[in-house]
Amino acid sequence: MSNIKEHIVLKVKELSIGYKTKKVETVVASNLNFDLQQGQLIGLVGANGIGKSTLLRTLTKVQNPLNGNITINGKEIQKLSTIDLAKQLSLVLTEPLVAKNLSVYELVALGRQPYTNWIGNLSPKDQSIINVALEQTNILDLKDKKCYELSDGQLQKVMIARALAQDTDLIILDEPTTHLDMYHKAYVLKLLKQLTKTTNKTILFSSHEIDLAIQLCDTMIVMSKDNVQCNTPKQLISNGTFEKLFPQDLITFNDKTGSFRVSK
Ligand SMILES: Nc1ncnc2c1ncn2[C@@H]1O[C@H](COP(=O)(O)OP(=O)(O)OP(=O)(O)O)[C@@H](O)[C@H]1O
Repeated sequence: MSNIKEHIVLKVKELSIGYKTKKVETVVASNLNFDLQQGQLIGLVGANGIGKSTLLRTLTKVQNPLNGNITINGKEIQKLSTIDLAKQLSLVLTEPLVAKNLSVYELVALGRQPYTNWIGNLSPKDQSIINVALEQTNILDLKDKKCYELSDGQLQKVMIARALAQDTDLIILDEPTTHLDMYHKAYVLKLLKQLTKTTNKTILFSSHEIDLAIQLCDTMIVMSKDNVQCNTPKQLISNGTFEKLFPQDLITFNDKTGSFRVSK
């Protein structure tokens, strides 16, 4: 029996997500229930338009839930101020960076904002945390470069370093592998996996790289029209979850190799 006590970082209970105007409520997914454990890598997958970004936006309080409850380390996110939430979770988006004129070091330093004074002065502790984040993402050699000089793969590592510098238990990334080649997709996801082990942080990312996620994730959240399942990749494979993800006339899932193939 394991002596390691599991700690739930994120708890989602009876959650409904979607969009609400004065007249209409559009439910994207409902009845979501899952717990994310400390130190795990969790991949969120599902077809285009199924609701992955909507779910991540709701978990990060960018939009309100239609119903239900989200807690981080036992605290309801709806009750947390912006600054307190920024000490619990950091968010990495793939949208083009507005601050490309900053150096890599300056951009990673932005992760310390929830902790610095209003002028943004960095204490020796802040500087040490920034250096560790640069080391952990293997970008120390890039620290004086301007962000506009970087490739997409390098920039993704910088954004991950910024999230690490924010020093939160939970890091959430929306499609961190977009725009990356096969090597860099694998590199970034493997880096995230290593970081969960070396830092004990919980990292949740959405992706269309289902094959890679199956290989690397401790847990996966699979969104489909019928339901949302959260389990280990192994259990999801034996439940036949991936087979039902796409129309089988075009794509089939091989449960022996854990990968998809185009039907001939
Ligand atoms: N601002 C919005 N207002 C109303 N409906 C929206 C809005 N944004 C997205 N939707 C709808 O919500 C549903 C889920 O979209 P979402 O972007 O969350 O899916 P996704 O799984 O992230 O897709 P993709 O993999 O293509 O990025 C879609 O039907 C979409 O049209």
